[in-house]
Amino acid sequence: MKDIKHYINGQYVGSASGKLFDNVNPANGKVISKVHEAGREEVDAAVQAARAALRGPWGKMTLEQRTAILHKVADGINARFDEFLEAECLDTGKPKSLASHIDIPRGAANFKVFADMIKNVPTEAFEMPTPDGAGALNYAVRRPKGVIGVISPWNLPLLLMTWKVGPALACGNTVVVKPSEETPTTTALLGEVMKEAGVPDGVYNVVHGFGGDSAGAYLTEHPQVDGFTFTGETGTGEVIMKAAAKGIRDISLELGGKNAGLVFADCDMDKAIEGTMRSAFANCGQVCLGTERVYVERSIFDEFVGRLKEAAEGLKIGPPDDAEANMGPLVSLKHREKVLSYYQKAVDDGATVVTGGGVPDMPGELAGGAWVQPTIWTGLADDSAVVTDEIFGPCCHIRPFDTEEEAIELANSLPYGLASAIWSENITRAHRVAGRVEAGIIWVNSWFLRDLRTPFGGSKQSGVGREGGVHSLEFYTEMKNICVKL
Ligand SMILES: NC(=O)C1=CN([C@@H]2O[C@H](COP(=O)(O)OP(=O)(O)OC[C@H]3O[C@@H](n4cnc5c(N)ncnc54)[C@H](O)[C@@H]3O)[C@@H](O)[C@H]2O)C=CC1
Ligand SMILES: O=C(O)/C=C/C=C(\O)C(=O)O
Repeated sequence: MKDIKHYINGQYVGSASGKLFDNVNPANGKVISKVHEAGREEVDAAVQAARAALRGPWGKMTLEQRTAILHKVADGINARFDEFLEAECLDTGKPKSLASHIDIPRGAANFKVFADMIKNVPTEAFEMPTPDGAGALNYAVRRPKGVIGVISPWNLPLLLMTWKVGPALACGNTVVVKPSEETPTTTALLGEVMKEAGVPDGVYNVVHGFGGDSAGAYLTEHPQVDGFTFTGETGTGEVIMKAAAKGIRDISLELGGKNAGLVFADCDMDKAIEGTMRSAFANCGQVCLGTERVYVERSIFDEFVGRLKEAAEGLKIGPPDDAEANMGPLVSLKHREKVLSYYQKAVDDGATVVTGGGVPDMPGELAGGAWVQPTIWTGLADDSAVVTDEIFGPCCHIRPFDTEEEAIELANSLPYGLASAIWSENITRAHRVAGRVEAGIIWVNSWFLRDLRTPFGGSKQSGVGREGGVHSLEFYTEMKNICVKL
């Protein structure tokens, strides 16, 4: 069986401890590979390699040379597209139809976009008067922040890891990545592409392992890492924030959400159903931007619930290679336990189960997978944990509202503020509501329409900072002002 090693200083290396853990295919529960678990020794070696690489050829390259290499990395991913696709789908169980349109192309695009951006975004310059009349000139330059610790999740493994590594490298940093223990393969494979593209040794390092008391914690506790970027649960974000406080290291956190969809009576119903379907069920509901709370204006409530039920029941659940399948399993049996506990809680709290609520019958070896039914509820109280907690499964609760004010209040009622989708053909209303919903990302009559130049991140407990476009450049560089007396 294949074993997945760390990638440190341009070499694949195993753990000194010899400790390995299983990488499991969530579609059938079978072990796909064995993964080396990093101890402090491997994490330290990766950080030292990354520090040394800052002073090596990488640190001396011109911007042109560095960005040309990152274009080669993107081309390298595309050249091995099928290999990345196969690996990502084995690790996550997601449909190939989904990963081939989103995960792998975005994995490549994240390098190209930020390589181009760093070349084209200007910095400030200010002329100022001085008492002697000669004046002074201020100009700002960007410098790499240093060694960046990247801690990435399992729901969009390649996409979210490269969303951080792409701009970090474009800005001249070096990285140590700790991918999720659930989905290590594409992050490991990227090491080969980095090598082939000419990325110098030590610039891209990968250590595998778990979070607390394992590779994740060893990385965030390491004093020679200059900043951390993380996507995952809000509770984990708090732990990372505390670790980063020692030594005053910078953080960028993209955390949990419990996103609201607001559907007004003046919406285009077809668009609202299609968009809400994707936002609730795409990637088996494992998207931080997904909609788990849907608020629908009372006059169209019954029609909306009926149509969403019909659409959800039309989803085809199946393994990655099933070309007809548009919903895969959850990432693991452990995660399924969490999701099913909310399915049970909904019933206990008196929900009407509009559709789903359980585990589908899967044939043959698929019976060992982490499958769940797409699920819709109505009738829960606003304070039910099903309505307030991030479930991260293919499910949503739908509740009626009577006024625009009430819809906004409901949307803003939780401590999260990541994303929201507003469905209305009244453009004045859409702008008005978008301005008042407390979330970092608002879609109007769409969902997950992504322009990588835009600010991306959450307000309230959904995150700290923004990435995307110039905001990524802000995080991954130190801005230095140079004041020249003339
Ligand atoms: N994209 C997102 O917003 C994601 C949200 N989640 C949410 O989090 C819930 C739990 O899933 P988990 O995989 O447990 O998420 P998590 O937040 O614990 O894991 C994400 C990453 O953080 C690492 N990590 C965990 N604890 C750490 C620590 N103390 N120090 C450093 N690194 C640490 C993990 O190894 C993984 O690489 C999900 O049910 C979902 O609600 C999970 C993954 C992605
Ligand atoms: O498009 C992106 O950059 C990110 C999409 C999804 C997430 O961030 C997530 O699910 O965590």
